[in-house]
Amino acid sequence: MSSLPTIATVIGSGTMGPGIAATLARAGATVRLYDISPDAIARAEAAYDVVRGVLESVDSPSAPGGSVSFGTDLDAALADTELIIEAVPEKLELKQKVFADLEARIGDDVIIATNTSGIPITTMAESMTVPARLIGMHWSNPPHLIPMIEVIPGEKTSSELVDQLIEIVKAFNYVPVLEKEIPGFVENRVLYAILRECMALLEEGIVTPEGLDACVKWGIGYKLSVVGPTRLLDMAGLDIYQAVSGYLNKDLDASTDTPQFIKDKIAAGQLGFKTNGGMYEYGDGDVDAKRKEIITGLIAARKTLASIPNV
Ligand SMILES: NC(=O)C1=CN([C@@H]2O[C@H](COP(=O)(O)OP(=O)(O)OC[C@H]3O[C@@H](n4cnc5c(N)ncnc54)[C@H](O)[C@@H]3O)[C@@H](O)[C@H]2O)C=CC1
Ligand SMILES: Cc1ncc(C=O)c(C(=O)O)c1O
Repeated sequence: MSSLPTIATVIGSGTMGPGIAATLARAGATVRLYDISPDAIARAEAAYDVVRGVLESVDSPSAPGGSVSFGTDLDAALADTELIIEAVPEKLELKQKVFADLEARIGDDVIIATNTSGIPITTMAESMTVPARLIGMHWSNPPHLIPMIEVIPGEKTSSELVDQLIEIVKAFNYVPVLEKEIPGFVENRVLYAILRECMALLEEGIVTPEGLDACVKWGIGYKLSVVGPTRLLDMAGLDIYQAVSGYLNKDLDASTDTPQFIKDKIAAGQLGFKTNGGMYEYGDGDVDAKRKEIITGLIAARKTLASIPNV
């Protein structure tokens, strides 16, 4: 296989599948997007049209020959494929069942990359016939706009596959970040540390949701989008970090479970955009408007970040 696979298959066409498929297709791959649910495929076809429009407005070259086809026929989706990207729900048993089903239908040389948010690759590979072919390929949401992918080998992943996946990621102009295996990987460990503290601050009534969003967006997000946390410490001074972390770290939230108020919202059917209510409430048309605002903002920020030095 040259760097980019000629044919790739994405398994699972929910939130992540269409953007992943579109990104590979834009780089020139023939992509088959498969889902067990015909309704999910119908939604994915509509989502793909939107994603394609978004990619047109991002400054990245479009290679000729790429395409995405959609379907619920697994054998058709797998015919001659070189790379499978699994993006089914975050449940270990389901993913293991999907891998068993895939392995029964493909040759030993086909790569299986999993978009798990953080289940250890070694655990997922335990039930596989060829564990050397499984590797973590963690995209960030929305996958067609966040140009970074975490590459996570498990204990049995072949070292050739690690090099190969890094080249594949570079071939569609994304930044690969190679990591050692740890639950949650790097991005979600950092994100979930932030979210844990944020949810505790809300639960204790220290700040409103609007205030929290403004504080984190401008005070942390804006800054960290230009300067990473390591360089930020140099900018602030390691002595300051010592002085503050010395009294603050012991005061930070250390809970090990999901906050009760989040569990209550889920029990009441409040999941966020997908149910028109979650942390905020949304009236008719509000979710579509917010999605558009977020995408427009991400496109503008990405263009700006691409045009300034990488500090
Ligand atoms: N939503 C997010 O922000 C991110 C999610 N991820 C991870 O990506 C994976 C997928 O997440 P989402 O796209 O959000 O999930 P989702 O729930 O939106 O979509 C999953 C899709 O998989 C399909 N599916 C279920 N069982 C299947 C099977 N046996 N074969 C084929 N398709 C099947 C469902 O019909 C659904 O369309 C998860 O592991 C998640 O943790 C990773 C990065 C970000
Ligand atoms: C809340 C949350 N959880 C997991 C992920 C990715 O695995 C994301 C994301 O990519 O944005 C997220 O927001």
